[in-house]
Amino acid sequence: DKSTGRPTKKKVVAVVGGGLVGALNACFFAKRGFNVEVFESREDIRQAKVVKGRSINLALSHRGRQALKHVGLEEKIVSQGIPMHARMIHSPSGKQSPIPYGKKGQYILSVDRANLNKELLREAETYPNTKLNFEHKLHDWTAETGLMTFVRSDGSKEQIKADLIVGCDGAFSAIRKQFLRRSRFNYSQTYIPHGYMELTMPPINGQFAMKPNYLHIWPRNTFMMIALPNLDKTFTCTLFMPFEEFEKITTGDEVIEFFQKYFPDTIPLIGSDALRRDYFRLPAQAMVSVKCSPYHINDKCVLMGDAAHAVVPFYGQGMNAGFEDCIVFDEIMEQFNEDFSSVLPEYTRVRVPDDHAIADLAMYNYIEMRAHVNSKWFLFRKHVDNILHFIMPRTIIPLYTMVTFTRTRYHEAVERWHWQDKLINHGLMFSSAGAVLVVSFMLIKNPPDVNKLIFAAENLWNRLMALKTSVI
Ligand SMILES: Cc1cc2nc3c(=O)[nH]c(=O)nc-3n(C[C@H](O)[C@H](O)[C@H](O)COP(=O)(O)OP(=O)(O)OC[C@H]3O[C@@H](n4cnc5c(N)ncnc54)[C@H](O)[C@@H]3O)c2cc1C
Ligand SMILES: COc1ccc2c(c1)CN(c1nc(C(=O)N(C)c3cc(Cl)c(F)cc3C(=O)O)c(Cl)s1)C2
Repeated sequence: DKSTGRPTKKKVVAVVGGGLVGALNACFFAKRGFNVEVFESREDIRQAKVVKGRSINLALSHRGRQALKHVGLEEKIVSQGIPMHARMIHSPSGKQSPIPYGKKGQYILSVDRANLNKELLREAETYPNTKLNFEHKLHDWTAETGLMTFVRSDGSKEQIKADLIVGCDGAFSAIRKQFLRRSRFNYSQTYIPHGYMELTMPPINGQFAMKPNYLHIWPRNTFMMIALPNLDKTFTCTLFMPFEEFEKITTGDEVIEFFQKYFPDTIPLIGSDALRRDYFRLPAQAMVSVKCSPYHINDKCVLMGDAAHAVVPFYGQGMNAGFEDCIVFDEIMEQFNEDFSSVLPEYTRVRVPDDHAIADLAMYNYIEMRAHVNSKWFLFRKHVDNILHFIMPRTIIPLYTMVTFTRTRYHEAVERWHWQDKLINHGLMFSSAGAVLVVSFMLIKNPPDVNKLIFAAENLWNRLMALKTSVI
């Protein structure tokens, strides 16, 4: 410091939550030389016995990869992931139709959640200025002093003070509880009526049961199933369905009957005995969407990841958005020379609009998919996206491309999408008006069989209307 000329003792940053975002954040702060203390309520998952076949996987895309790249983990995580170059749409008749995500290099990765968490914790621990404290559950804390009380697995309490508290304790954050008591803190949460259940699709004769480098989707309006590949050649299938539908299925026969009706091609692949058993292993899980602001309190505390913005998974962006939180915060730390009193308000100002935008997008896509996305519609929409993008690559960029393959700010991607939507609608109007003029001119010239023409015009009109509402 100025007076003694000695280097100031680096500040203590407490990261509450050692999940995906907390563990990554520990690396970002440790890299800057802070003394980092991570407090995680669960036991050290690196020592926990691996529960076979219970691997939940996630789609890692550009935003998340950029964050991992910043801490030197991108190659390692990518090498342990499985590339998915396209979606594979399964129709009720079992027909499979691939739709590429984009050009050659544009793919997303299926990564195992537990393995990713372990790699991030291991990396955090390589920094000498980082300490991981497991089985420490945050019980209470005060913003004024930055004093936190943790309860340990033996019931004892431990009080810790930190210069900065980073709340990465997930959708049901204990850190956020203190925010809720303060005036001018905005908060909303929405549980959607759908739940999700994970089922495992085993390998057949040691090989993947389906093509591995695809995100498999069975879009059935109200119901949907998706499947992501795992390194052990299994697929983790996630069934999305309203809770009331889950509750209607109470016997093994009813499970088979349901799958026979909606996902017949998966019965021989998952196995009917496994279906009968695994369907009742765990109840369907709930999905909540949380939005709040501001993300900070003074220069003392900041929320990141699901603690700040839990999103429904219908864009595969929750973790990617949380990882991007870490990059954005770090960029602002650089910009304001690590002065927390400037960094924290700026982080709220910059990041809230984007995290709210992805929360809204994911919810919008959920409602879209539930309302009218079956396999035909999904195929049609994505093909329209890709055709328009092919015709006007710099003008029409599909929304999912901006979200998944660029770091375009989420709120700017939404604005651009609305602009494109208007452009296409106007384009459609003009082209259909033009078509009507040409056709009527031809009619006057040589009137053909009117009935045939009316049928053709009606068909054209219906397709145009579908096109109009299609580019999402
Ligand atoms: C079905 C489903 C599918 C998904 N698919 C994708 C996908 O494909 N791609 C994607 O990017 N995202 C996906 N997500 C979202 C992703 O799982 C989350 O966004 C991500 O896990 C958020 O990470 P986090 O570290 O913020 O929170 P969490 O992963 O929830 O970690 C929070 C951590 O804090 C700990 N903790 C909680 N309370 C306390 C406390 N009081 N004291 C101490 N520690 C505490 C918890 O034990 C946990 O380790 C999906 C989510 C679901 C539900
Ligand atoms: C582990 O559990 C889960 C649960 C849901 C998801 C993921 C993993 C991964 N997800 C991805 N979604 C997109 C996307 O942008 N959109 C619009 C899509 C949205 C839905 Cl719902 C869908 F089924 C396909 C696409 C698609 O385009 O392929 C990606 Cl790109 S990856 C959703």
